Amino acid sequence: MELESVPGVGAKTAARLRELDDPEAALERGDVAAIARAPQVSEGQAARIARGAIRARHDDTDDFLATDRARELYDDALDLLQAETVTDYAAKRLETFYPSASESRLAETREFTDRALARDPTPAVADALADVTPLAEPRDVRVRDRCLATSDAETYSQASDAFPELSVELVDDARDVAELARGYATVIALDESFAGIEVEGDVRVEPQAFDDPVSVVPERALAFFARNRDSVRAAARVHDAAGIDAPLDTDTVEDALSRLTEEGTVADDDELDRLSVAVDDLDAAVSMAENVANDRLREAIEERDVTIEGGDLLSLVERGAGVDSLLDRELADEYSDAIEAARDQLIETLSLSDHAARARTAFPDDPTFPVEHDERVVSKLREELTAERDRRATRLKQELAEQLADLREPAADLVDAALELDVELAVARFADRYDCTVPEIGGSGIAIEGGRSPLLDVAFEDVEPVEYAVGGVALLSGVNSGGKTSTLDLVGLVAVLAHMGMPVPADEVRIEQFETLHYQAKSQGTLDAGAFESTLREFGDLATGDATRLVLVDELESITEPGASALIIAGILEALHESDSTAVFVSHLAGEIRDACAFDVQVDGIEAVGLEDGELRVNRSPVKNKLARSTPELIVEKLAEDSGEMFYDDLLDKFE
Ligand SMILES: Nc1ncnc2c1ncn2[C@@H]1O[C@H](COP(=O)(O)OP(=O)(O)OP(=O)(O)O)[C@@H](O)[C@H]1O
Repeated sequence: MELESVPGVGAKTAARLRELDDPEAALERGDVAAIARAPQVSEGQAARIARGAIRARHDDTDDFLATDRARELYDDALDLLQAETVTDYAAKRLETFYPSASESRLAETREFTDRALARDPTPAVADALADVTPLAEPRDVRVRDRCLATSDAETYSQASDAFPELSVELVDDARDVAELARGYATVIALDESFAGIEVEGDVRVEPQAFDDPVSVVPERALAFFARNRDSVRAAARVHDAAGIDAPLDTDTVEDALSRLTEEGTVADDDELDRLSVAVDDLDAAVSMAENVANDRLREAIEERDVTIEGGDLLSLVERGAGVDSLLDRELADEYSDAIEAARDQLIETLSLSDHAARARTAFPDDPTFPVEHDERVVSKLREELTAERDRRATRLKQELAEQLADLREPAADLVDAALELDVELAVARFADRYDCTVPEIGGSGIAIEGGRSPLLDVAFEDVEPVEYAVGGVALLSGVNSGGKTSTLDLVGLVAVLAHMGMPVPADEVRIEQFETLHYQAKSQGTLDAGAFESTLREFGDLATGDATRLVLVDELESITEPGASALIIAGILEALHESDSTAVFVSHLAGEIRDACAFDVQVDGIEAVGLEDGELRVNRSPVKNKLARSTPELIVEKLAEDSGEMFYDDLLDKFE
């Protein structure tokens, strides 16, 4: 699929989509999650692109929703479905479902719905879904202790593209490499020609680095999983809770993830922890050990009476010797005890038994008071421990990254599958909440049994089921507030949902496959000449067009004077009748229009079954071939019955 052939994809968006591994396949599948992984493409935009791609794949148009009211009904249908999703992703993904006139698209969506309705939307799955989000690339992974070096300009640009996390340095010779090794813990030379160079530091010659990115930048896989860990884990829980097969072993991924910290480092390695603590606490531990030695020595000195003969004292003073030599001579044992205690303390505090030999020399044998550590030894020790810590951290990172890199694709599939499941579960929940059925597509016109619109202003459980069937053209008459508009809405909503491939809120529905839904809402009062003309033109186009259409029109008579309205509506009905359209026109002038019609138009009626405490009681299901009596007529009839006055009887006769 050519990217720019998809409606809504311009050059800029196409360039963004090309950043994906296989953008054509993502579009082909209408895969919102994959499309949204392109840089700077939001989920909303991804849904629009996916919808465009689906349309292109099915050679479909977006003509189904022909009027504002039809589009409103689609928005309402989408809102109802989206209210059932747990994830934002699923809400966006539902936007790829649109009412379609394409048979292949409808077959596809109906297959999806079959799958969805077989799902069991349990609370445990919904709970787990709450933490699933589409996978995101980690931002700004920068590795600062490692660099790549090459003397070749082409390799340089190749490496810059392949390893954006690392600095790539252009070098001329081994001297330049040596210079780099002073600034970086590790230098990876990419040119074979550097093999065998002798430079100080960790310099590796790895011309094969491009084939093994995980060992060059283990941080990439680690950062990816650190960023997406919660989502991957939640997706695994979703699979468990829903009892569906996961594309990977969830225990393996859990085990690997439990070894990863939020920062993308390896957790739970005692040896690495020991080395890290040793490096961090070295200075503090040395000074603590020093204190131990000094306290001991001070105590020993305080407890000792030192007797010194005058000759000795003289010789000490004459030689300029300090108290150290006195210590050496008089307190040698105490000094070595104190030093031993300091050494033991240092080794024990930092668990340095493997560096005991060097650690011991941090406190020299030569007596001094106060005792002082040898900073050069401590520095060397720090260097060794740091190198050891870094080597271990890198090895652990590489091991874990190797394991995680293999899991990356299946983990992405795992998350995608969980998100897709949310879309299916939303449809299952919608069907459940509104007692839906899968409509039968075919025949001519539409037949609804036990239809209950979720769009009414009453609680769904109080909605009275409606039976209504129409083939060809019909007028719908009825008392005020009897439910005429609500019936049109129900027919419109059922048509929209059915063409989206979705279940519909009814006991049973059969519906013709229409190419367009033209729903004209009631106009707010008489139109001025210009607006009247353009409305008429719209109907002119509709009447002469050749699409298979469902036309719903609510009280068109209000656009102009009643007499003219009846004639105009009659003319429109005749044209629609000629073109085999299915149409329902709600009108208070049904009788007049029928009289003006050149064919025998069917008139159905929503009847009042009586007046109760001034309130009309109605049968919400239109009665076939019945011109329902109007509210004024019912009131006149009631007055005639109640008062027995001739005036009302005469008035009632006028309605005959
Ligand atoms: N099937 C139903 N179940 C329960 N209540 C309904 C049903 N249909 C309609 N109603 C109630 O009746 C009210 C009026 O319905 P609606 O507007 O469809 O009547 P109408 O016949 O188009 O009225 P008007 O002639 O004034 O335009 C709705 O707002 C709703 O409260």
